[in-house]
Amino acid sequence: MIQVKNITYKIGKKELVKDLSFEVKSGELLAVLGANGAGKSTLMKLLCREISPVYGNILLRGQDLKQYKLPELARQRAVLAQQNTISISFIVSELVMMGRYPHFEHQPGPHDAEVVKKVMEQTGITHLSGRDYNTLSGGEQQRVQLSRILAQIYDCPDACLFLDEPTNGLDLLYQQQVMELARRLADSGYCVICILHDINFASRFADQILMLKDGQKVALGTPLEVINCENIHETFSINVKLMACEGYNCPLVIPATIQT
Ligand SMILES: Nc1ncnc2c1ncn2[C@@H]1O[C@H](COP(=O)(O)OP(=O)(O)OP(=O)(O)O)[C@@H](O)[C@H]1O
Repeated sequence: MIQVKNITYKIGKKELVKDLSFEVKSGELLAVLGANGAGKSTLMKLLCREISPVYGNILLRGQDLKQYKLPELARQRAVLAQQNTISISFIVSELVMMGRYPHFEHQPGPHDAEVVKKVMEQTGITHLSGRDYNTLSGGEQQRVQLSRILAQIYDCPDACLFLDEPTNGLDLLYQQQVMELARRLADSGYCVICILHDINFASRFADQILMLKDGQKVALGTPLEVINCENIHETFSINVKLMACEGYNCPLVIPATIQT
């Protein structure tokens, strides 16, 4: 579905992403892990064509991302950005309807209204439908934005979903719900790429994990292949302990005390 081939992105002489290659198929969830400043959001911007690689290329369904017309791209991939501040006032249902903009010319039709209703049910925000977005809590706003992007790709069952820290600002219940939703979307055929800070969420929900440091790949593979003390130390500069837990395939990761 999406193939990343030897991409490098530079600003001046600084390489933010260096010679990175990976592939995510339809039905898979790739989690991207890395310390602050590792290049995760830069990678996300490259994947959604907000910026272009200096070297290498990105193929979506076998076609170079650069060749897509924007409306076509908007119907095949959706992006949940890290910052979702909106300066003007919007009613929640209007904001979710924005996800449908690539699908109608002037006025939304009954199908668009139905999609908006369905995705708001899926993300548990139906009760917020008539509220002003700017009066919502950070976690509520995050779920509204998630609904908007689900509405965008609702009709394309194998679309790509790029999620930049989707659990940011959510309480434990909603973090779990968002990750379960991301997993279900992958299981139903979407190609999901998700930046996460929580290693345990990554190992529990992802098919593959990409670990980044200074824009370069530290490890890429299944959670069982890459979640180990060495890779985590290399990626996050912290010692951890791994603990087996009943019902989990992968060991839980527990940070060791940092001596000061
Ligand atoms: N426009 C820019 N000009 C210069 N440096 C930049 C620019 N954008 C990003 N960087 C730098 O590139 C590096 C990677 O940034 P990026 O936002 O991709 O990291 P990240 O892994 O998403 O970090 P975080 O976990 O903190 O969100 C950082 O050192 C950042 O300061």
